[in-house]
Amino acid sequence: VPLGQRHTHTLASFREASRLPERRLRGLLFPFSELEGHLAPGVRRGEFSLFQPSVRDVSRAEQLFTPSPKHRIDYFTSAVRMDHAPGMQQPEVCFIGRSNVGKSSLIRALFSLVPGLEVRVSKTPGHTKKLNFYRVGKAFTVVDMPGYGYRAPEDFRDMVESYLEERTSLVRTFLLLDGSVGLQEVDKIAVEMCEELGLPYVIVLTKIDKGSRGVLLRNLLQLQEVIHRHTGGCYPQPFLVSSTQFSGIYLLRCFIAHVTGNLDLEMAVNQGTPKGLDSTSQAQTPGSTMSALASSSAVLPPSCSSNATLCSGTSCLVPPSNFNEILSVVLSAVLTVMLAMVMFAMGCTVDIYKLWGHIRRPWGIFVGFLCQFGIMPFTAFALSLAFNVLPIQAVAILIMGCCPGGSSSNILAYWLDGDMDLSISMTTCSSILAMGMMPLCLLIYTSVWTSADTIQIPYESIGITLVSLLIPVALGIYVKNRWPSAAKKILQVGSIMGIALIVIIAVVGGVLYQSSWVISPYLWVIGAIYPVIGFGLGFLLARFVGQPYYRCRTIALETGFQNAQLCSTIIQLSFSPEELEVMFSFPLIYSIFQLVVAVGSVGAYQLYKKHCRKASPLEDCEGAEPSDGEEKKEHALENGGFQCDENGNLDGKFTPL
Ligand SMILES: Nc1nc2c(ncn2[C@@H]2O[C@H](COP(=O)(O)OP(=O)(O)OP(=O)(O)O)[C@@H](O)[C@H]2O)c(=O)[nH]1
Ligand SMILES: [Mg+2]
Repeated sequence: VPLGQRHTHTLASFREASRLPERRLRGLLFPFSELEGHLAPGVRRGEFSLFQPSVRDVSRAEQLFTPSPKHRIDYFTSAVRMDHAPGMQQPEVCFIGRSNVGKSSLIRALFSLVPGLEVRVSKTPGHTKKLNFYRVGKAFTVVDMPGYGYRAPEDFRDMVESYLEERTSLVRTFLLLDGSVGLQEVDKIAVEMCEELGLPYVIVLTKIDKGSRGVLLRNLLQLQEVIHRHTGGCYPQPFLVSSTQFSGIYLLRCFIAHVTGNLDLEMAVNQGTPKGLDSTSQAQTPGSTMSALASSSAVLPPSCSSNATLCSGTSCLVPPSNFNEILSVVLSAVLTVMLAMVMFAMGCTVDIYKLWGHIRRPWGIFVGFLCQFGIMPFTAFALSLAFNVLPIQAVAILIMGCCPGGSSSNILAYWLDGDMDLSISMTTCSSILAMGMMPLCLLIYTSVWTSADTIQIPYESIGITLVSLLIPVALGIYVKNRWPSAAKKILQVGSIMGIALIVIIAVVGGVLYQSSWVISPYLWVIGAIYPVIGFGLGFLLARFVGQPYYRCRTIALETGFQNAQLCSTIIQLSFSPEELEVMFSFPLIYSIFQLVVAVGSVGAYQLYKKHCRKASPLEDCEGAEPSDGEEKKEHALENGGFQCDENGNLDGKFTPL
């Protein structure tokens, strides 16, 4: 057999590939690991590594794809109609996709260890015209199909649809999409078909070697959204493959062996101690799930096998650690619950009548609005021009400036004896208005640097922010009106918890995202002065229009404090990884400095309150006094009562001594 003489590709076998440097090997085995470092924090990573076999599993799967006299792998037959399809007992997997997407190439790569087997591929779309059945011993069958779309065979529907519908031995359908172009309209039809037929199917992105990483990552994230939102039968993890480079082929072999019932996976034993990490892993973000690949010198074969990881050749692989991932899931769950509780406590400060007052005569809200969507975006614009940053960084700064206020501002407003009703109504209103104002501001300002339609605003995450803000606050308001004394206790606990929450978020964020600390010094400077300018201008404007001090403090906080989470989501959705590299850290820097400045002022204010104002039982009085400037302090000491009065908050509770 002349074809039998043909040499197999060196990378066809995982055993051979194991001789490669570890980093290269890791990329071939788990192609997603190459992309992961470029993912912004906050993207759901877990879905990309659901199927994480051990190295031993991968090797055992490879045996199944290696022919032997007892285990023959060959082309069996072709069929143009369903009733020509051979009746076979063994489980079957099939590959569907657009014509030219690389179905035949993928099958060829999967069978690259079979010397005599020929799978025809072609540059011309519509090459495969029949259902081609390949037999893998008695283990399973693989079916290559004609493609849909351009130059599809005329009887495609009859052939493929009836096959998918009627084939009882079909255990998994692999739907192939071209990684360099992403999900196309015809592909959506294919997805719908799989959904309607109720098939269990898996999406494979092909040709990942083609085109830039940025494009691939964007296509992948878009696909992740579609799978997440619109599919029921689709396996959440898309597989990434390059049939020419052999990336992802070993993993797919293992997956096929597994779903056809030929391979029980051993439990992936978590060996991923940080000690096992060598210098090659440094490029990865700390949040990486693919973090543990032991260096070749670290573990020797005997100890390897006893630890349920397999040594292949000279180097040894340790199953990827999912510790970080679990940690971040737990953490975000804990934080979400805590935040809801804190917002509930904050709701306990809100007086429904005063809140209604703010809404009926929204003067304070209006001032806040001017600050939020007037001062902040303009400052961002001015700073970007002044420091002459890269266009893409300017866009990041502007997005930050256009974001609505975050809920931490409510907690801090409480500690600054601000006007809680105003604070909460401002956060709510600015989040609602953000839906319209953000696109508008971005349109106005970013047109200098980029076209505004590249920026995607995630209306859902604004919505989520709103819901997670409004529901607990509404509950709090209810409790306060129903059981005022209970509300007081809740508030005591909640306010302390709030500060703890802010500190935890800051520390955890700083540690988890260390990698983004390295960044252009200009951005550091801007990140440091921008919140200060925001707080300052907000305060001044509020004061200018004659708001009392405690409200000025509130408005200042609401102005300077931005929803940094939202900003990073927007940036992540809108830009490619290459672009993200120079801009992603900005929201982090900003949030660090906004916290430092705000927590600093809270500390100063609390100290001042303790030491200079012991005489007055002001704790309950929102309109306590100003916190800035020596003269004002004195003024406040003398006129503390007066300021409260101005706000009509006193209710006879306040008796200056
Ligand atoms: N760069 C790159 N090219 C690929 C890859 N896989 C397939 N191709 C190319 O894509 C073209 C089409 O490949 P086929 O495997 O014939 O595509 P198909 O999906 O079987 O197409 P039809 O049989 O016409 O439906 C060929 O020119 C391949 O060389 C890949 O992983 N990387
Ligand atoms: Mg083909």
